[in-house]
Parts: sequence; C-alpha cells; structure tokens
Amino acid sequence: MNISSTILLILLSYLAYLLIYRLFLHPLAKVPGRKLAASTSWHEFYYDCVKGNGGQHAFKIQEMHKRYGPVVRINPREVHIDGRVDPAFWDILYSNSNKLDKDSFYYDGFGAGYSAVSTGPADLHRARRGAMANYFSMTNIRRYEPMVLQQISKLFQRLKTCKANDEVVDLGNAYRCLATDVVTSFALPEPKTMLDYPDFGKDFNRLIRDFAKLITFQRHLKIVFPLLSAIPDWLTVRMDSTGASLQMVDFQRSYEKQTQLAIDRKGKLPEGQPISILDTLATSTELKDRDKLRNRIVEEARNTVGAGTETTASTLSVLTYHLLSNPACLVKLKSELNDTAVASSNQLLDFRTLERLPYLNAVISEALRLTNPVTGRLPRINPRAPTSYTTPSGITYTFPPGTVMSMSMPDLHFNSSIFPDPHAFKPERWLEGTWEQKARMQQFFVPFGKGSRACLGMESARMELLLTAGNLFRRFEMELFETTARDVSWAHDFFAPFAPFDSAGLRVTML
Ligand code: HEM
Repeated sequence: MNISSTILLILLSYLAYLLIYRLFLHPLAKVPGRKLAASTSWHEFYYDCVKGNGGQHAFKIQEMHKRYGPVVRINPREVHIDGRVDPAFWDILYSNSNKLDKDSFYYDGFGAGYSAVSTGPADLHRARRGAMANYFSMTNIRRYEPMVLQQISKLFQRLKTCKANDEVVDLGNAYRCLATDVVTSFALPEPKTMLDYPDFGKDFNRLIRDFAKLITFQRHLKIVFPLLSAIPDWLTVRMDSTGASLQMVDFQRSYEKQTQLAIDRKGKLPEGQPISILDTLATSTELKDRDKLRNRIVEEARNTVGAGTETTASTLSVLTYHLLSNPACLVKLKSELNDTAVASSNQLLDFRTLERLPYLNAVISEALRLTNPVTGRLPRINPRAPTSYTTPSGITYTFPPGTVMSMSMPDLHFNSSIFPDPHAFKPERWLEGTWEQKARMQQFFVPFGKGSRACLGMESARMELLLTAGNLFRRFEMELFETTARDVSWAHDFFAPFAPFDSAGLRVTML
C-alpha cells in the first residue's frame, strides 16, 4: 500500500470512528434529533451559510423541534430547548444565579473574542462587563438625552426636506443612520454622522447586512475576518465600485484611531465633551492591564456600536410598518401623544414625558416582541458540573460538563400560550387582560435577554425608541410606499433578523 492510500485509510477510519462515537457512544447520543446534525457540524454550516442565501439554521431548529420534541441535538455538542413548548426553562438557563460560560464556537463568529458580549468564561466576562456597567446605568444614560434629541432633530430635518421635494424616504436605512449616530455619540470620542449621507447610506447599510452574513461563515471557518482584513485598499476599491467597502474599512480603522486617542488623553477631555465608553475603558481602574490593551478596547467599542445599531433600527422599522398598516393603532397613539401637554408643538417631547405614556410603551413592547432584535440562539455552557433538562412530559436528560445548551428569543415571543395570535400586532395585549395574563407576558418577554449576560444598553435603547417613536408619530404623517410585511419579515438569522435579500426595506412618503 502506498503512502497516500495509507493516509486515506487512516482518515476514513478516523471519520468512521467519529461517526460511530457521535451517534452511539457520545453522552448526547440519546437526545432526539436528526442523525446528520448529530454526526457533523457541517449540517449547521449548510443551513447557516449555504441554503437559501444563509441564515436558515434557526428555522431548521424550529422544524426539528416540531418533529423531535422540546429538546433536540442540533449539532454534535449542543442541545436546544424549545421555548414554544417549555418557556419556563429560559429562567433557569439564563438566571442570574446560573453564571454559565458562553459558547466560544458560536460567539467567535463576531471575530471579537475580547469584547464582553463574546467573552466565553463567566469570570472574565464579569470584569469586562463591570467596567461598563456604571456607564450604562439609567442615571448616566439620561445625561445623553440631549444628544439623542439632537440626532432625532437632524432626522426630522431630513424628513421635512424629503417632504418638500416629494421624495420617497428610505426610512429603514434612515433608522440605521440614526441608530449609528446615536450609539457612536456616546461610545466614541468622535461620533459618526451617517444622517448626513444623502441616500441614508444605502450602499453602506447593504454592506453591513452582507457583513452580518459573514458572521456565520466566520463562526465555522475562523479565517474569514482575518482574510478580509488582509485585503489591500486598492483591491477593496476595485471590488466595490460604490465605495461602500472602503467606507466600511475607514469606519473600522477609525475605531483604532479613536481608541488610541482615548488612551493618549487619559480622561483629559476637551471642555464640555462628554466622556465616551472608549474613554471609560481606557481609564478604568477596575480592568486589569491586559484588558486595557488597545486591541481589546477596539473590539469592545466595535461590538458595542454593532450591538446598538441593527437592534434599535430593526425595531423602529417593524414598529413603523405595523403602525402605518394598522390605522386604528396609529389613531390611538397620535391621540395619546397629542394630549400630552408641552409648551410648544415645535418642542420635542422628552423622555420623562414619554416614558409615562401607556399606549406608546405598549406599542414599543409589541414592536420588540415582533422584531426579536436578536434572533440568534444564545448558547451557554457549564464547564464545571453536569446539567440536566426535564421535558414537560417528565423525561429527564443529564448532560456532562461542557455540553452546550441554548434557547432562542423568538420561540418565547411567538409562543401562542403566552401571546395569543402571536404574529399579530396588538399593542392592546399589554394593557388589557387580567393581572395574571400581563404578569405571564412580562415574565416571558425577553428582548434584552436575562441574567448576567443581559443587554447592557437596555436603558439607552429604551430611551432612543421612546424619543424617536414618540416624537416622530406626533409630528409627521406618512404612508407606506411599496412596502409589505415581507419587507420587515425575518427571513435570515445572522444573530439579528434580516428581511429577504431582494427587499428594498421600509419606505414611506411624507404627507
Ligand atoms: C432594541 C435594542 C436592543 C436589544 C433588543 C438588545 C438585545 C441584547 C441581547 C439579547 C443581548 C444579549 C446577547 C447574548 O446573550 O449573547 C445584548 C447584549 C448587549 N447589548 Fe444590547 N440590545 C439592544 C440595544 C443595545 C444598545 C443600544 C446597546 C449599546 C448602546 C447595546 C449594548 C449591548 C452590550 C454591550 C451587550 C453585551 C452585554 C454583556 O455581554 O454583558 N444593546 N443586547
């Protein structure tokens, strides 16, 4: 036998062993599910990256649950629990006392393992999150309200111009610009000004969506982002004549420049300039020196901006679509907003006023529920002790330390036993019904996650959503332009939900 035949034989024997081990001897061998998914992670790769333009694995998981029950083995090392059947397990898996690690395989897809959101080990995460926690507290975030209102005024000026020129407004992308400018105005020393882009950054925002698609490739192949960052600028220019790719490269590089600026100025800011997250991290006394290195802070900033952009923008798009297609809801909201006393109708309503409006709050909750701004499953690991899961019908599975367990937010939000007629937009559900029904909805309403890994930017997101939606619908009359439910639907899961690739997004005309 020659050398290549020997190598081939060894390889085939190894693969045969791996297959037999995973299917029959592995501790998860008895967990229901597709044999192909249990045999190889290429099954997940296919649904993540190839089928239907990618981002289809989340739907495959739902299909597997329908066939195999509330717990399924979705890849050789991970089990997924169905929140449509057993929503109560969410509180156990993501409870505050249950400080589990995150699964690095999955979160490495962001290519930013040093950021809090992607950090695997719970202990390391605690320190990294702790350094930002005060910054994101309600009291601190409230100080940034004038900056948020300033960006909203800028958006409103653009909308007025569009109205005067009879232009169709690409509102989905306008919201992305707004969200980017808002989050960078407190994350970075030098905020972005995307609301100045004449076309609301259409090409740039398309590129961000394509970039999100790469998360799934990076997750499986680990070399995608390193390869991309090695592409020289001249080639980037040739590959994309719109210039959006180069803009994206500049955008990424600006994190490095701004981090260096924050490190160099050591908290000595120009008069009147508010402290940014970058400055907070660069001058933190809580972080160990290794966590104050430039590359780590760059990743933290990049991920925080990423976390605060598509999430709020997609929620605003879904909210706008449903209000404009449900006139009765729009009338109720406008009447609540118009009844709100302010000195002048030109003055923007502030957070204190808007947070007290029940119908507006119900509209925002309903939009968050229907959007599911994080559609990706949230995988956790207990590396130290075995974990177990008992199905509602009483079958108990025990998993060894290191087993990955996950659930997905949309399963809870589309659970018809908690939210009847779950795909309908009904802000009234948050206001009507018995106390028990409302308490149950609140318990399983988890757009910002739960526990020690829950969203840090929740208060800033709430403020941005209330200020934008409250003021926009008080001031402007609009109607949908060639936009249907499909344009705000969840067709791809790239951790965030994305509409079909051929969708032109949410567009409106100003009346
Ligand atoms: C509608 C808006 C938003 C939603 C629904 C949302 C949702 C979430 C969820 C579900 C997580 C946990 C992800 C996981 O377990 O892997 C998360 C984490 C995070 N989010 Fe948000 N987010 C929103 C807006 C924002 C904004 C505006 C910011 C920043 C300004 C932000 C910053 C963060 C950060 C830093 C984390 C990581 C926290 C940690 O790991 O300790 N988010 N977000």
